[in-house]
Formats: sequence, C-alpha cells, structure tokens
Amino acid sequence: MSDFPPLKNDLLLRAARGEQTERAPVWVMRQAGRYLPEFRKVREDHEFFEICRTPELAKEITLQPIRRYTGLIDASIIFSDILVVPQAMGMEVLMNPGPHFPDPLNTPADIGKLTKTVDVNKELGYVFEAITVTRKALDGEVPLIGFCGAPWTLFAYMVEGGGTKTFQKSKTWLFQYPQESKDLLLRIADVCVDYLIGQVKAGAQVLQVFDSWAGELSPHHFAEFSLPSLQRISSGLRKAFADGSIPSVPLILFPKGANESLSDIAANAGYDVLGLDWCIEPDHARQLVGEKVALQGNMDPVMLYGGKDAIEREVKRVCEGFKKGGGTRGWIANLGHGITPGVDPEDLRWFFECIHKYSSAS
Ligand SMILES: Cc1c2[nH]c(c1CCC(=O)O)Cc1[nH]c(c(CCC(=O)O)c1C)Cc1[nH]c(c(CCC(=O)O)c1C)Cc1[nH]c(c(C)c1CCC(=O)O)C2
Repeated sequence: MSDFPPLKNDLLLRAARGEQTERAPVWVMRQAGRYLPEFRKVREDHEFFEICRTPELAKEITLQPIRRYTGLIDASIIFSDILVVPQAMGMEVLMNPGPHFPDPLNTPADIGKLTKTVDVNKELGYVFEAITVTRKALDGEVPLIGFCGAPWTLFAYMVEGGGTKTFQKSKTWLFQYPQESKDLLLRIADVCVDYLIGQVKAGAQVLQVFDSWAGELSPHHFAEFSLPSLQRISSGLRKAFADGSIPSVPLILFPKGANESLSDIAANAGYDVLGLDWCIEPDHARQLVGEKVALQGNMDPVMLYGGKDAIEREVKRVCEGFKKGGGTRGWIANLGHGITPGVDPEDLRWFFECIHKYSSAS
C-alpha cells in the first residue's frame, strides 16, 4: 500500500461514523458528469469506457468538481461505472449513449458464458491504478470514495441487456429460476468483494454500493434476493477489516427506493450509512433506522432546475427534517439520486452554499 498525503477534511468520515459534525458534509452522486462543461470537453475526444480505463483521464475527471467547488465539497468519487464488473465477468458492455449488452443473459444456460474465476487485478487493475493516482493528486483535500453496483442492480443489467422500465426479463428470472438467480447474485457479490478490497488497497477511503434498482422489488423479494447478496459484500469486507488485510473504511449502501425495507436494511445489511432517495422524509427515515446507521441524502435532483430560491427552500426544508429527526448527527448531505445533464454548475454551487449555511449544528 502506498503512502498518501494526510487527510485535511474528515467531515465525511466522521458523519459516516454517526458523529455530530459542525455542518453536514456534502457531495453529489454523478458529481463528475455531463452537467460540467469541462467533462463534456474531455468526452469530445474520448469514449466513456476509454476514460474509465485510462487512469490519468479518470483522475482528471474525478478532480473536476473538486477543483471547481474547492472548499464547498467534502468528498470525491472515483470516475468509473458500475458496469465494469459485468465486463470483468466476461460480458461485453457498450455505452451508446445508455448501457447496451449485445449478448445478455437470456436463460441460466448463459451463465456458462461468464468467466469462471475473475481475477480483479487483471480485469480491473486499471480502476485500482486510477484510485491510487487520484488519491495522490487529491493531496488530502477530501476523501476518495470507491464504489460498485449491488448484485441485484448488476444482475438486472446483465439480464435485461440495458436500461428498462418494466424489469420484465430480470424479474421473470427471479420467479422462474429462483435458485439460479440466487446463485448468480452471490457469484456477482463475490466479485464485488474482491473488487472493493482491491479499491481499499489502492487508496479508497470510503466505499459505496449502488443498489439503484432495489425499489423495483417488493420488500419480500428485496429481502429474498437482494439483501443476502448485500450482506455477502459487507461481511466479506468486515472479515478483511478484522484480519487487518485492509484498513477499515465506512460502508455506504444506496438502496434506492427500498424505503419500505429501511429498518430491515439498517438492522441486517451490515452497512454504516444508508443513502436515501427523496421519497421518504428524513425524520421518518431516522425513526425507521434508529441510531444504528448514518444517513445520506436526500433532495430530489430535479430541484436543481428550479432556480436559486427553490434550491434554498428545499435545502432548508430537508435540513430541518434531519434536525427534527433527532439532529444532524450522522448525516451526509447529498441528492436522492445522481445529478443530471443540463443543471447549471452555478446552481450546484448555490446548493453547496445552502447546505453549508443551513446544516450547521447550532
Ligand atoms: C445505474 C448506474 C450506472 N452507473 C452508475 C449507476 C448507479 C448510480 C445511479 O443509479 O445513477 C454509477 C456511476 N456512473 C458514473 C459514476 C461516476 C462517479 C460519480 O461522479 O458519481 C458512478 C458512481 C459515471 C457515469 N456513467 C454514465 C455517465 C454518462 C455517460 C457519458 O458520459 O456519456 C457517467 C458520467 C453512463 C451510465 N452508466 C449507467 C447508466 C444507466 C448510464 C447512462 C445513463 C446516464 O447517462 O445517466 C449505469
């Protein structure tokens, strides 16, 4: 493991441990993305996965929002995509402009086409390298978040072959081939464990698991299919923390839309922080999860199109919601999903300024 510059801003790490911070740390999902002109400029000359696979480019893009919002933003997230894991498992994934798998998993027989044993160092070493160079370049300014997709969300892409509104193919698998689905979900989870361990070894200081499609499942099926694979990931990491093979870092889970399952997730999934979407009020979420976990979120990303007054109003309202839920202890401010193209970067700056103003502990 390399020597890295000392961390100068540990707000996010403290909030993730459930501590009271002087104000809420803030970052946004997809903060290095198409709303930034400097991102679009790099994209003119480089394909999406080419950037992911080129550590210098991934580093540059990861740093773009950190440079633009110096002093306002409290975390960086490595530029990559959740779909690099299906690629590492032997699937072809294109981005044109959304994800497309030319050869998806149609039936369990197709599982045979996946790579038997995935060597993450060989397949995803480029991500580890990107993390190491980025962590050095950050010079301790803010912590660096590593991430992966949750097994259920990755499974849905691998079976559907791309985005979907109905989840018909992926959910049909759960009903028609429940055992094969569970086996595949755990197999994906095992790759995620190796991948996340590699990210921490490379310098990631926090990890986030994106279960973007958690809310597409009934609470019953979330508990049956997604939760065990999420537990497999957290327990694999906790084992590595305990035996000292990697430093212990906070684990964030973003189970988007699974609000009905929040108390079960808080009690049983094994994560330190739960990311919330905007469809639950902060005080209600706090009531459901108790004191066991920190919370992240949860403003509707669309409010960023509403102008400065609307942004200020929303931030104020959500800050009051967290305070009403028992205080801003253990709260990481974020959107309830990724920032979208077309947002004015100056409006995002205003969002950060409002969070600083309204989330202070006093
Ligand atoms: C479901 C999912 C994906 N990727 C991701 C998720 C989980 C989070 C979520 O629910 O949004 C995660 C992701 N994708 C990206 C990051 C980078 C880090 C960050 O800044 O947050 C992260 C953490 C970059 C990206 N990943 C993608 C882009 C835009 C592609 C481009 O540059 O053309 C970026 C910046 C492409 C992508 N990648 C994916 C989709 C559906 C798309 C196309 C739709 C879209 O454009 O939003 C899969």
